[in-house]
Amino acid sequence: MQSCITPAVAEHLQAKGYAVVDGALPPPAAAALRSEIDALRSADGLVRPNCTHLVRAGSATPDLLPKSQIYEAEISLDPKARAAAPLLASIDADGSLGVLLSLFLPRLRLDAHGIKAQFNAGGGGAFPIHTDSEEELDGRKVTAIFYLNDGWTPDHGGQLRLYPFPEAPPVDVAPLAGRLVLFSSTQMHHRVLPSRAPRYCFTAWLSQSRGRGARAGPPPAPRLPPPPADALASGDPQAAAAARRFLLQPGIRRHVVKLVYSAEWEASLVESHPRCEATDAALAQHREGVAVAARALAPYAGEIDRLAAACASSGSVGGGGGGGAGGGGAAAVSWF
Ligand SMILES: O=C(O)CCC(=O)C(=O)O
Ligand SMILES: [Fe+2]
Repeated sequence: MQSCITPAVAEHLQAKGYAVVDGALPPPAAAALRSEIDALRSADGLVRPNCTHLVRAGSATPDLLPKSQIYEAEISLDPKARAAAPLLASIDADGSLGVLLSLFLPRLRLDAHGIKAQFNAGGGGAFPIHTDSEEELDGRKVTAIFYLNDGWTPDHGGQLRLYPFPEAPPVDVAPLAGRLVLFSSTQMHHRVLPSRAPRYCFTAWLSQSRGRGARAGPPPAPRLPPPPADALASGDPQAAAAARRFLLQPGIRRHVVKLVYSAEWEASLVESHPRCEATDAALAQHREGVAVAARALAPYAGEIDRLAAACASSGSVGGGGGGGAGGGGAAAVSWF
């Protein structure tokens, strides 16, 4: 499994924010892991519905909004699950994925991980657009998903859609057995398209537990100031370049992505959850977030439109792995 992390894979991950590796697991291992997830499902209490966390103003704890059809088992946190799933337990005991990535990408000091197994029952099970973490929220840096679906065909759906905005159009990745997808946990927005067939995978979130906080590591980069609106309005190319740098720094880019993909984001929330009061609250919160971002970023609307135009069409990863089509040619995103 570790042999799938080559310098080329690490380079793609660093440059594009994601990488796709086929044949990371041999077919018998993928089949055995599928059986282990079935064993977890038939055991009592090891598998739970996956929930979207909805943080509401004035409430200390997030509301949990269960996704339709999606079930998860904690592997790293649950000794009973490890006893029922020895192959997943052995993968959990093996830290080499993070060690190898850190070797090729020394900026990442991945020294911890958490593993979850996931079963999507089909019938339209989906994930809304999200990132897995945020800077300073927890130490998660790289998401590594291993797909286990033998005989997948496009009519099954359930592709992972990545949004490497604005460097490339959205990329759809088929959840083929043996395929590994790596991406930035904090910067890469993604969703799962509705799955019309049972879908199996497991995820390792690779984290950096040391060097966070004041004691070690460089301080976070200062926020770039926005360029003056009048320079931008006068068409000054330097102001336009400064605006792009401003828009693509991590804390701002997440609002830009929400604006650019606001309609698709809203549709993904509807597709992923049952129609209920909590889903309506999530939709209202999304619309409010879009409205606030639109007001705050109004002086840069033209620059955002130009970035979005470069990302208008969708790419896909078929059988061979590799990357999406390039687009944009804009200021680079710091994926890690
Ligand atoms: O199932 C997938 O392909 C992705 C799941 C996901 O985004 C998550 O667990 O955070
Ligand atoms: Fe995710």
